[in-house]
Amino acid sequence: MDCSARTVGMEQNKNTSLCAGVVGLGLIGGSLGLDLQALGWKVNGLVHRSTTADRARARGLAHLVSTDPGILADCDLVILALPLAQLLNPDPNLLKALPAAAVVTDVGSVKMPVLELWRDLHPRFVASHPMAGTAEAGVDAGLRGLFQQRPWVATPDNQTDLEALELVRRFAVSLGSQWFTADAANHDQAVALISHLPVLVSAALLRTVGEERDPAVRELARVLSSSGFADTTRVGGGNPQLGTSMAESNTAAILRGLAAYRWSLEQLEEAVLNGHWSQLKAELERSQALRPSFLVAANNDLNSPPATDDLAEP
Ligand SMILES: NC(=O)c1ccc[n+]([C@@H]2O[C@H](COP(=O)([O-])OP(=O)(O)OC[C@H]3O[C@@H](n4cnc5c(N)ncnc54)[C@H](O)[C@@H]3O)[C@@H](O)[C@H]2O)c1
Ligand SMILES: O=C(O)C(=O)C[C@]1(C(=O)O)C=C[C@@H](O)C=C1
Repeated sequence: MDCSARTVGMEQNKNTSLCAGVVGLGLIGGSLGLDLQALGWKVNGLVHRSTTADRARARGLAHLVSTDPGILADCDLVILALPLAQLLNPDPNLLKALPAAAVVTDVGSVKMPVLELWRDLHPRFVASHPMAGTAEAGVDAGLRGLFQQRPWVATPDNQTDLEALELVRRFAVSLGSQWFTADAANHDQAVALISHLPVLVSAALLRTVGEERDPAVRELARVLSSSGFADTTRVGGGNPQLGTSMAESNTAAILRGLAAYRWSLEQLEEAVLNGHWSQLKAELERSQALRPSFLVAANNDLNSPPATDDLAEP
């Protein structure tokens, strides 16, 4: 499919005429590559190692995979699916290769530092963040349908090109995501609570069990651990690079969340310590009532088909 003869923007009639450049073909980039191809996009994948390129080709993550940033030349939309460190310190060759007319978006887990840097690096940059993932990372991690029924949030500012924002919205909705926009600073505070803090809490729980001093108890805990432990530790067992980069890029918000969390844990500890069972029960009733209101997206029916025709709207 030739990508060179198209125009860019909302006048597109069919998503089959669009070309997406995906920079980084790990969990998020690889998943995007698979879904976008299924939706009829031409997908060009940029990777930084030839071994990754071989594996990405073997997995069919993009039509074209290359280590040459020139591969982005004809793209209408470029999605930066890079680790936060690379996103915040972009390769000059990547910057040179981004077409000025293309819409450029990212998927980084933290938005303030990304927006502050990228709003002056590309005129059609839209900061965005899909709230979807697994514990895996790398070129073998990408999978179909990852974004279905998951939130996808953009954090525009007064410099954001509204036509570019609309294209990213239609792109996210076509993947089956639920679209939100938010102020970048609010986004970072919110995801510190529901995404970044859980990684640290879950890691602390794993560490507590892993460091149980009595080997017999530790071994019994290991063999008896079931769905409850799996549910509460999944994100603590995820990609260490991701967890570290979240903490590095969103330090103040995470520290704020940790302080509040420590206080909550102390309240529960005090109730247990003092045998205040009715107080503990009241606390647990409050958390039981709270949980469903925070799990709207997680409880969505993952079998619903994505809204594939959204980009086909005139
Ligand atoms: N994992 C999640 O749950 C999740 C969810 C939403 C958003 N994100 C965000 O998505 C981004 C990517 O995370 P991921 O989980 O896909 O990580 P990942 O490690 O699976 O993928 C990143 C890929 O980028 C490649 N890469 C690194 N430097 C590169 C370069 N200079 N050029 C080309 N490729 C390069 C790596 O080799 C890797 O394959 C991060 O910014 C992260 O914050 C992650
Ligand atoms: O489902 C997971 O494994 C995730 O960790 C996904 C998750 C999340 O916390 O919900 C993790 C990081 C992101 O930036 C967005 C989504």
